[in-house]
Amino acid sequence: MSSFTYTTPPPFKPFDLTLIQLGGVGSDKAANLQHARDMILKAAHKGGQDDSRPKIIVLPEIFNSPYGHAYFPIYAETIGYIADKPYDTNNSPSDSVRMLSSVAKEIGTWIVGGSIAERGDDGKIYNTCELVAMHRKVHLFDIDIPGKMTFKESETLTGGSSIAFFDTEFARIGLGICYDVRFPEVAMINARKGCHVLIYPAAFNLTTGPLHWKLLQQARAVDNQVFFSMCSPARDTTASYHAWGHSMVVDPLGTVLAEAEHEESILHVYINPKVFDDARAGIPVTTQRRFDVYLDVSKKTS
Ligand SMILES: NC(=O)CC(=O)C(=O)O
Repeated sequence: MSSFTYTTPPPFKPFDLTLIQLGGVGSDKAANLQHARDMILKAAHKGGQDDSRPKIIVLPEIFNSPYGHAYFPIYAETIGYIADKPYDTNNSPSDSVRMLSSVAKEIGTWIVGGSIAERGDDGKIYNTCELVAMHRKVHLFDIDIPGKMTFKESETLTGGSSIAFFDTEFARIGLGICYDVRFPEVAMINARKGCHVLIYPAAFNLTTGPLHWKLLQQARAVDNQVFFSMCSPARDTTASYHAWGHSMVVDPLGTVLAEAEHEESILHVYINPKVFDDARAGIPVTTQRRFDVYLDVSKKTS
């Protein structure tokens, strides 16, 4: 038997979650980072409920470069994170991490730094969400829908092998990246570990976006009774990969609280823990699981 124990999550308090559906990403990485920084500052000063500051700002998947095999090896950065070791984001070798770290301090806000191509200590390239916690995309986007969408991330990227969450003063936040949403175990593991909100930087496309973008977020929100959110890049029809956009936040009952269109935009969403508590009290599936019949997937990971 596993000796796994869950740590106690922080109390869930109301907060403002902000998604930046970032546009204008081109080949100049320094310009991309400057634009992301400007948008973070804009988002921080616009305010959410009662004109308060956002508590968490989220960027999209691969926010510092175009999305595609031609770009991952060229734009990949070493982050300098080693599991279970203190992580000095100020002195990270990564330009993207240093930018995110300095702007987070400047505005006093948590940032889920979308994802970037990361060159690991092993020389492999990962699709990594970083700042206080680091999540390497576990499930690589390898699909083939003839004539519509063929992509094989595994040509240049390696899948991660752990699932991350982090604690703030107002909630426990679980991470995943894009294609990870299609694997219910990732969300379920974090939800079973006490996450209140699951955030996935993501970049669906014009084939899979209309099919599954909303459905999958509602499914993961309802089957785990958590808030669920995916943050996409804005659509750029001159790029080789056309992102779906439609960044979204769904509540634990499956209600879409906010949805962007496909152009660059900022969404401010009030996260109300009462909806979470009421959903779990009214439909108490979180206490009705039958681990005598099937396994608790959260006990399979450290
Ligand atoms: N881009 C992805 O990782 C995933 C995606 O587009 C999909 O699952 O559809």
